[in-house]
Amino acid sequence: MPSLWLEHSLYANLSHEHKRAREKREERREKMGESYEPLFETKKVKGRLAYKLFACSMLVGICLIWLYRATHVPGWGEQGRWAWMGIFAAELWFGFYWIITQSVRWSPVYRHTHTEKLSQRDETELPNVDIFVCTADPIAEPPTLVISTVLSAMAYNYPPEKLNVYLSDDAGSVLTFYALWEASHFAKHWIPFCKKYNVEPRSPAAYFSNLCNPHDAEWRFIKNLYEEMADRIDSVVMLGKIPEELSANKGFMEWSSGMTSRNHPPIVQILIDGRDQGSIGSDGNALPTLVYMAREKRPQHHHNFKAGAMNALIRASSEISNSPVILNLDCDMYSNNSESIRDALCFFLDEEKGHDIGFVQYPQLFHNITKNDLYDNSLNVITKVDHPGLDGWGGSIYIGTGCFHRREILCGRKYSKDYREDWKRGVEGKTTRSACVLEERAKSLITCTYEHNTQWGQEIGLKYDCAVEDVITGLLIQCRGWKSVFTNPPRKAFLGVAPTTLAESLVQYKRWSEGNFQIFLSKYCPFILGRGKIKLGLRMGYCIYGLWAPNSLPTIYYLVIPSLCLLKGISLFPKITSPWLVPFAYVAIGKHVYGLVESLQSGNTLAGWWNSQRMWILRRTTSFLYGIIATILKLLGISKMGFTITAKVSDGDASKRYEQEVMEFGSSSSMFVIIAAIAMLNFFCLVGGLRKLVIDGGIMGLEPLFIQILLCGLVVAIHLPIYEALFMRKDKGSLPPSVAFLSLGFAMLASLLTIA
Ligand SMILES: O=c1ccn([C@@H]2O[C@H](COP(=O)(O)OP(=O)(O)O[C@H]3O[C@H](CO)[C@@H](O)[C@H](O)[C@H]3O)[C@@H](O)[C@H]2O)c(=O)[nH]1
Ligand SMILES: [Mn+2]
Repeated sequence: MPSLWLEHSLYANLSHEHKRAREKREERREKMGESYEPLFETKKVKGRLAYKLFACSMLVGICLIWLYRATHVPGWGEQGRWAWMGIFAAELWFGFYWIITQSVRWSPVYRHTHTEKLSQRDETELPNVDIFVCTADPIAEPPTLVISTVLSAMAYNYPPEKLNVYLSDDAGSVLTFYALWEASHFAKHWIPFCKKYNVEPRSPAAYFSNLCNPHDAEWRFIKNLYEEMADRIDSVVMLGKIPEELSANKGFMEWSSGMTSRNHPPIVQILIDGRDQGSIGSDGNALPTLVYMAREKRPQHHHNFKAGAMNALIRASSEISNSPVILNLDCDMYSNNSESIRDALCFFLDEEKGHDIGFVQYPQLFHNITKNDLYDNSLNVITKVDHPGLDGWGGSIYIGTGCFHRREILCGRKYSKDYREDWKRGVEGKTTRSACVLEERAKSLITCTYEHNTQWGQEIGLKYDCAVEDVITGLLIQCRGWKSVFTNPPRKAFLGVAPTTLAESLVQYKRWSEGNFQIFLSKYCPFILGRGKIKLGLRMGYCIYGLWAPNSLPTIYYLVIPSLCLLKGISLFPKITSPWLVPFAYVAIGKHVYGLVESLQSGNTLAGWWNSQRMWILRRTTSFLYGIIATILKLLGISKMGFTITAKVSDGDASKRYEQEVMEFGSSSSMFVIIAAIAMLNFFCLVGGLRKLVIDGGIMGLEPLFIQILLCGLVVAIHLPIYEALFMRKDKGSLPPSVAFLSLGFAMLASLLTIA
């Protein structure tokens, strides 16, 4: 093949040239005493002094509120003494929590990379990279979605011989394997196509859904190939079995009857062996290695969910490619920017500041967020405020996807000043073992019993027994002395699927709040574990999430008690004419106006901000409450940890409502009963309060209750979509009569007991 030879020698020439250029650069640098060229920059956010002054004034306001509460307690025998104590406790908590949240607003930083400087370097110096994609359920996570993520990862603008992509399938499903097998063929056309035309994004599903105008013949050819493949995969998934003629093929033979997702032997299949001269793309260039892995599952062995899958991947890959850099992706998080690997390497490869960076975290962003983000799933504020804030304290948290790790740190290595990574590990001298031998050896590392009596899941790999295995693992890495950075380049690096129903979103937040609260209560509590190891600001930053769950109790109190007191005529706030109102007004307005500005700056719309306020109430009253209960039950040993996978598909009608931003209920979950009961209760109290207004005559008669009427009115306003779903909507996504009945019952009971 002359063209291949030509290209090869061209490449050799080029790399030779690169090497010479670098040598020259170094010579010049030495001669002129030039300093090194940084690969990344860190910029502090401006205007912090103004913010700090504002925060101090808020703190004064909070202290004044506390002072008011402490000095105005109703005496023994007076009405409302207990309600007062409770609201004092809630306000103490909110004030304390507000202080915790200041950590991320104190000294945020932004990172900027110089990929152009990295590309001036010799390509052969770039390290090998392993990419791990995790999937667990071919129904909740459709195989076509999974392989689009895999294909986007294979098509990175990075030397293919240095790239290895692994798919871990926790369902051990032949359907997913079939999809990957199809993808391994399609990759031969897709990767050359992407590189030739500089395609973005490189997930075929995303790319072809974005463009509808007709293109040239090659474009149509690839699009057809893709669509035919996707159709084949979808119909195989629908049928639930692969075509008969394939079952004798290598790979497919691993599956036998009687195998289930919870009961099967280990499977490792190298679908593309990058070392193989024969596995090349349609343009004659090499392809990245592609591996399918399903760790052994047996009913009697606990599998530790995603953390277990990741640890199996670490070991299996160590046998096959053992790259020093690992990128970890959830199956829905496709690469939206083909430069991300080079971008992340700018941090690790920086000669002066890179040696202590353990991992590089990109934000978790989504491609299916609607305009006003009804469920507040975009994580915009977390991306724009929290992460840069944590980064400013030397440690972005690890959020499970879109994260580049050094392999060594995942294997428990402690930071030491003298340690230098061998980035060229495995670049030359790849293993000479055959693919079959590698597969067998890798299988032996992912059996159920392999980890018995080892430190895996404790000191080595991702940590087990935590619903947020990512956060706790990142914390442990930082406590071993490593720093981490957060980066969010203008072209988004990864895009995934956000939950599209209220229930999904609430369940996801339940898992998150539960996991983070569990960390807070355990010996891994950032304040205990992190003492002397990570900065105070970072320890506080972790607690923002660690204390999500306990926020539920004071919030529920605040939503219920002042309203009931309104009904009974007990005042819990200062009169509007009292000077004590000033701190309340200042803190409430200051917090929300600042929150609004932050939200708008982070990319939300005004309606999006309003929706996010509602979602914080709904989460606190349900997800976080369930999070507390689950954590306590686990502490008592009554229940075990679970992991409810977030669905990445939704059915036709429901997805239409999602597009139209109509809240989706549809089931009679107990979470919905709580939400509806709080909404109804406040409605009754507001009506009762307003009735008093009419009967008692005029605003003045109600002056002591004014704040409570306002609060109750706001609660009703934010719950408007709930009343709609209870009484007005007739579609399938509305609240079922059983929920309406129960919530009305609870709300009425509470109101009657109060009046009585
Ligand atoms: O037993 C399991 C369960 C899940 N997963 C995978 O884990 C990923 C995340 O699961 P998902 O249901 O999408 O959860 P999210 O709430 O969206 O995930 C966030 O939060 C999790 C911790 O709660 C982290 O593990 C994730 O990386 C992070 O994106 C998916 O790719 C799953 O396939 C497995 O591999 N094995
Ligand atoms: Mn997810």
